[in-house]
Amino acid sequence: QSYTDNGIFDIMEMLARGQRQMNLESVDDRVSLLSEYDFIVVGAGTAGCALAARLSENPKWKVLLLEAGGPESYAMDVPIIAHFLQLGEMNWKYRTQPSNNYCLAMKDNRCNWPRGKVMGGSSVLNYMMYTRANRKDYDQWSRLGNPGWSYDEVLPYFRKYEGSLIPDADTGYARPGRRGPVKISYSSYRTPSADAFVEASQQSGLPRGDYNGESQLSVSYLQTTIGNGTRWSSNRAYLYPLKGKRSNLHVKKNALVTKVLIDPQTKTAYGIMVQIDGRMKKVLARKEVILSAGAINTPQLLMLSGVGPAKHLREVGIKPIADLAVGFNLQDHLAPGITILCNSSSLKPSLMLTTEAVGSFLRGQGPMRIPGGVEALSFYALDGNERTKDWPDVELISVGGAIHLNDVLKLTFGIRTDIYEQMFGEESRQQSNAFMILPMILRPKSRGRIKLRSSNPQLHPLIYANYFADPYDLNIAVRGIQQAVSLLDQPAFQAINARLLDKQLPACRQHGRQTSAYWACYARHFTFTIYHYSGTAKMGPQSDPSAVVDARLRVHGIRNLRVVDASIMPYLVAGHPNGPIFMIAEKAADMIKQDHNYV
Ligand SMILES: Cc1cc2nc3c(=O)[nH]c(=O)nc-3n(C[C@H](O)[C@H](O)[C@H](O)COP(=O)(O)OP(=O)(O)OC[C@H]3O[C@@H](n4cnc5c(N)ncnc54)[C@H](O)[C@@H]3O)c2cc1C
Repeated sequence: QSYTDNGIFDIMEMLARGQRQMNLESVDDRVSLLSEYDFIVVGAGTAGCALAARLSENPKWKVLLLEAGGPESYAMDVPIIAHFLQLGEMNWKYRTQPSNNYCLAMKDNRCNWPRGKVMGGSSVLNYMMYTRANRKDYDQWSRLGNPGWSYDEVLPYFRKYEGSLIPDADTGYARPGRRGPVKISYSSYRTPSADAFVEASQQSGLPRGDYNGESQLSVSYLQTTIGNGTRWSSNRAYLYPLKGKRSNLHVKKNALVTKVLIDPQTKTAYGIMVQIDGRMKKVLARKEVILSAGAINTPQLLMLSGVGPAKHLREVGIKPIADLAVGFNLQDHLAPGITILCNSSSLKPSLMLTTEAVGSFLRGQGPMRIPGGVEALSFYALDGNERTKDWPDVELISVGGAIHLNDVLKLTFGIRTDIYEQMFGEESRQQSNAFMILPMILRPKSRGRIKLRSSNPQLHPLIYANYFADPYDLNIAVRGIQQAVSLLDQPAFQAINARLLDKQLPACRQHGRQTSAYWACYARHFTFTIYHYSGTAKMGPQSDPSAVVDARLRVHGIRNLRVVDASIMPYLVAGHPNGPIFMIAEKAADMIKQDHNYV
């Protein structure tokens, strides 16, 4: 296919592609809702789409997938646009409760916690970074009393969904799947800072390698859930191919589930209440209700349905049916990102979003193919002892642009105007070339909590992030920053004149330049979430008072109710969770098929 150099034609072609994508979405209006299904899956996110697709492989089962948000569009699938999506209706727009310990540079001391509210869920809002995380993460889950979840046992489920196009991937035991529905590839475009990052990391002694392979401790260009330059959401991967082919799968968008119906005597889930077009409907489930509403909404729905900490439920006027630790064990990855000025070209909206850039995007090139500007990753075990030496605690994320180059980032992170001006105002006016390194803490020890604000399902729950409650987290965050800063001495970074942005946060100035105390103060201010909320319906045996679901993801003490999403992670994995959540959904689908004798 060839395109002219005329930007108008490129834009017309882009719109036409968008229309073709829209046509791939399943169309609601053709479906008239039945009164009863075999399975009802709540939430069409990373897990929900995969699960609904797999369960409906049995033609005898009628499956209903309910999603609070609307359809995915082509604009959402242009990788560079990722940041902008957070400003739209496809984001639940959650915010953490105010704190005096973290998110201090953000408005009202509250961090924005975006979440996808759209077909594909957070796999449509995310930055498409693809990681499997570490073998030891899953071995730890298994050791906690969860049979079936060791790395060796979950590896086939990673391979089942992976459609990896990574040419130099590991070819040994940990090799990727090549034929699964989720495309994984390298970006076809890079900024010079990404090359310098990969080279400088190697110059400092880290090997180049496949961090999804045998050893995670390496540096690499980013593996992305992108295929043919397009975001590969769970919706695209699992549901687009089924359009018109699965009459036993009904998908309903703009459908907010408000409650799971549970018989208080028999403690059996038998259906849900859902709001569609302003009207409440009851839909029954013959076999199971499955919550895949994500780590914020799943605990909210459980609690609204009487499953949660009895004392808290009574406080908001809900009669408890099962007293379980729902909403506890909330975990997230944070990264106090630093800005580095350089003399090589950087990603700027004025260069990225032009008709020329649209043209090269259509031809399979150009900066619009970079997932939100993220370009490379490296993994370090800074605290490694004999047991943890190959289990990283810090990841450095290399981003080809910076906050001062993209106003949208100020909005999406919710940075206070005065702090933005002090730190970034001058560089923003000069549009100085820069990149960022985000040191992400991989195995945080702090735990937060989700609570109900009230028994009204329309209201956002209360989110207590509790970052840095455990001093280990602040300590490792500081060491992560120092690791990133130390790379600037390497020849590859010197060659692009990489230097730390020379601005000190006024509130931290008393600690002196680049001291550990300064960086700790900095981290408490720029507590950037990397959006990996998880753990709020923890998997564990009945004997564990903090467990909500068992190893087959069934809610303890309630029949016919499962949770399949990020909530079940007992410990957040040392990587980005979108891939691991696909794995959880694939494994859950097999377990459900086994439990209902369809193998
Ligand atoms: C901005 C951002 C960037 C990220 N970047 C990355 C990344 O680069 N790499 C990575 O691996 N991970 C990333 N993540 C995290 C990853 O995308 C999520 O962990 C993952 O998508 C969560 O999957 P899930 O199935 O648990 O929930 P979700 O995908 O969030 O799905 C939940 C779905 O349930 C729906 N829902 C909720 N409540 C109801 C209700 N009551 N009724 C009906 N429907 C409901 C929601 O609208 C949503 O569609 C990012 C996340 C965000 C938000």
